[in-house]
Amino acid sequence: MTGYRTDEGYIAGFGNHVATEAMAGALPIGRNSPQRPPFGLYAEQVSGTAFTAPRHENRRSWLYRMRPTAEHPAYRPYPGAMRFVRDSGATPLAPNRLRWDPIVATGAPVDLIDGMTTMLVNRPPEDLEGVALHVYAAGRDMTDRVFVDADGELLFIPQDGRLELRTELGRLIVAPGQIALVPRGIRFRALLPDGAARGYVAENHGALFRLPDLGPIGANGLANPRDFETPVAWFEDRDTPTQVVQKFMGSLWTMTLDHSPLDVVAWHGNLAPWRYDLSRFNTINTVSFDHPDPSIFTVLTSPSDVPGRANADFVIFPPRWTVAEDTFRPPWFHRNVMSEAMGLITGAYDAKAEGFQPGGLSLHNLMAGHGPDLASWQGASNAELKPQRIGGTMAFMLESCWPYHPTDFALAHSQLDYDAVWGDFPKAVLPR
Ligand SMILES: O=C(O)Cc1cc(O)ccc1O
Ligand SMILES: [Fe+2]
Repeated sequence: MTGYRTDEGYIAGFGNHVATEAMAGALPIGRNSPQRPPFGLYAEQVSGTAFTAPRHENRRSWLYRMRPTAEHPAYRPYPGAMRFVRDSGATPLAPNRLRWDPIVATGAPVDLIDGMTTMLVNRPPEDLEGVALHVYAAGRDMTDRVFVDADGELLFIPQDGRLELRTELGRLIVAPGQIALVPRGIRFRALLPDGAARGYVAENHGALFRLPDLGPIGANGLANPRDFETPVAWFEDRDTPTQVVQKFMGSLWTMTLDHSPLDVVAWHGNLAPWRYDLSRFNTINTVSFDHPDPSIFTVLTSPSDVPGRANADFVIFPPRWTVAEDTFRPPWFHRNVMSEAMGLITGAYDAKAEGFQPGGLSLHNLMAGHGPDLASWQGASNAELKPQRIGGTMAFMLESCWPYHPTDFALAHSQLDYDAVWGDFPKAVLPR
């Protein structure tokens, strides 16, 4: 249980239309684009869906800013962040299961941008489909620069150390065990309140993450909308050079402004950053028998054009009771048509006795045979089936209908013999 209520500085609810101003009177009343907005502010619309998207899916916000975003020089290639890259796509994708230890930071501390390492990608950003999974290891604040991702929304999954995300639409503090989302195209700086931070970022090129339908679960459960928190308007009035680094079509680009673009004094709309505490997830599971499909643990989904087949599902494996009778309780052996990337925020994962560490990563692409490792299988096959609390753990899965390509860096840094965790299973003994 976490103790916080909706903090001062945040507004409760998922995908709501909100109106917020950091200075009284900055928000035009009754219209979006008056002839002269208050205080000489510039009105700017940012859309997250096409203008003509159905109303229930339509997402956009109106920003009232000190200078228009349009006023900027040409972008040039950004020479840093060499591991924050699009897949070369050159190597044929082998059907191998892969796993990674936490990627260690080397050399002098870097900020979030230069501390990003792209591990898995599955569609080119220009397809407006697919997801990428990056890991970050940062030891410096972003002071005089901002980042903006034109390729997709960014879902931050901190694993160690908090992030303070100062965005155009407000400030968010996000700790391990919480997640935060920055919409496509929204500029932000990341500060490190704990001096260093590590974690994962899911970059979603496709349909915006939303809460899944609940079907027979009913009107409540899983991630409840009111537990999502959107920041109130906040701005900085800084006339000092600010470097903008933009990710666009898989590459990084940069230009420098003579001011901070985090100068949005007021905004309204339903395209906004948010944070969510994973301990608020209302976990649902069997109270009779069998291990249900992991879709019961879906926090967020990004649908594809095929009904029921996600471009990306963000799924967690939270602390929970396990009570199933006459059941092999951990994940079963399986081969999926969906592709599964997994990370571990804390603790241990019930299908892997060892080798899957917090900060690590695993990949089981479509049709890869996987499931419990030998030690987990032996343990769970012989366990006394009393109610058991699986505590102190938080793993996640970014499941996608598009197979993942590890980047060249990821391929060069995977664990050497992951296949061995499924070695030496005893053969079944048939009656004669
Ligand atoms: O492979 C995994 O560990 C993820 C997973 C968990 C589960 O409970 C059922 C299916 C599944 O793919
Ligand atoms: Fe799986």
